[in-house]
Amino acid sequence: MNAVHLLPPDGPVRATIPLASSKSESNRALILDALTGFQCDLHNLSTARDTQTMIRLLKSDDAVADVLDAGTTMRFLTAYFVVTGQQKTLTGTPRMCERPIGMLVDALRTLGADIEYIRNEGYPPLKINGFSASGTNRVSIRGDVSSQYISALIMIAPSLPDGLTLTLTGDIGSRPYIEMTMAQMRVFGADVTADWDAKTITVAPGAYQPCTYAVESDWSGASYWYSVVALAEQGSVIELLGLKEKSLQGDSAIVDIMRPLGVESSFTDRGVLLTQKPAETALAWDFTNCPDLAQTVAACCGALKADLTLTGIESLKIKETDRVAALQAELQKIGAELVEVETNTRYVVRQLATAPEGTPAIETYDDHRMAMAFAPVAMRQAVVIEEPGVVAKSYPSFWEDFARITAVETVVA
Ligand SMILES: O=C(O)C1=C[C@@H](OP(=O)(O)O)[C@@H](O)[C@H](O)C1
Ligand SMILES: C=C(OP(=O)(O)O)C(=O)O
Repeated sequence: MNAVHLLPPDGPVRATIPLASSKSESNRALILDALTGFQCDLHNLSTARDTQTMIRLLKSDDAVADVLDAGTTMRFLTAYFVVTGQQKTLTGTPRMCERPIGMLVDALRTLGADIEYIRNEGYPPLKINGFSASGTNRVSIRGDVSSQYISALIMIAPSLPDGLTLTLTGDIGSRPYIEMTMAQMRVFGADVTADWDAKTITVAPGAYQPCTYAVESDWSGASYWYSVVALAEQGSVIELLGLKEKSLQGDSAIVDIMRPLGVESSFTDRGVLLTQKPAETALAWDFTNCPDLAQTVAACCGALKADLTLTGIESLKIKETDRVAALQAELQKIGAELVEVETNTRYVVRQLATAPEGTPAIETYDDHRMAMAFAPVAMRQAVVIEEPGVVAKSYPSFWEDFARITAVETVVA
């Protein structure tokens, strides 16, 4: 087993953190560039494994595309290989093969794709045999399972003979990710509009235009530094580079979420400066629009001894791991618990009557966000994070950045 042992810093922390760039923005830019015939000038692409995997698979002639554990790579490439008429088998890690893809496959079949499942109906691995436009440009899909299906469909839609009218049914989760897709499509010349009341997205047919695109730093990765500032000794200041106040990324909501937890954000032309103010002792947040922030905030409140009510976390069960179960197990180790107070809709993080003794060893379940969400606990107590290499999925330089604020000792057992 590999682990890192993190020790509380000696006093207030002061550091400038370069951050990784956004894998979500990068993976969209890469698909859009591919649809122009690779004619764009993309800057600041992420070093995240999910993005490096996308780059590798877009260039590859192999019949099998292994996306590893990258959800966007799996969903976006499925749609991309269909519309570009590439016969490919798409597969991934055992966990990826448990993450549903049936709704996207059904929508692509309606548009004319020939796709078969290799093992289990509705799940990877899958085989794309071909595409012949069905004659319909109207598709409907649930909006409350994964927005990645919707992003995948609308990104390929300008290449369909009659574009696409996509109707979303049920509630819409992760909507800022759909809006990010639409905004990036527009930069690449697409005509895409959403009527959110009618739950319809319309994409006109037409070619994407070559352009220059620069990816912003990753706001999901920034969230761990907000948690550091919430938990660190008074007088701490952290500068995060490459973030913008007006971001395409919905996880910039961390600015508002962390204000009551004592973190002030001031934007500069380099990024954002995080400073401290007194924190409140309770917070309620709906994570429907920013599911990737739930672990950051849950672990932060657990360590801060602030009560947290969470709603909108249904989708956490089908991500890199069942994140609800993972949080329930690991919060206990830092003296807190995650309790389901209304079935599948409302959860609370609160303190246990007695905290366990000793240094907690946090398991990470092949989930980068479990590692990064619990690392800031080190601002209050020593903590061990197991399998720290998981961070490579989205933020490969996370531990290097963390070493700017405190000691990170590697433990090999
Ligand atoms: O489109 C994207 O880049 C993403 C969308 C979200 O997934 P869901 O739409 O499945 O919630 C998010 O959790 C994921 O990390 C990245
Ligand atoms: C859920 C995530 O990624 P994906 O769905 O793209 O694997 C994530 O990065 O937290």
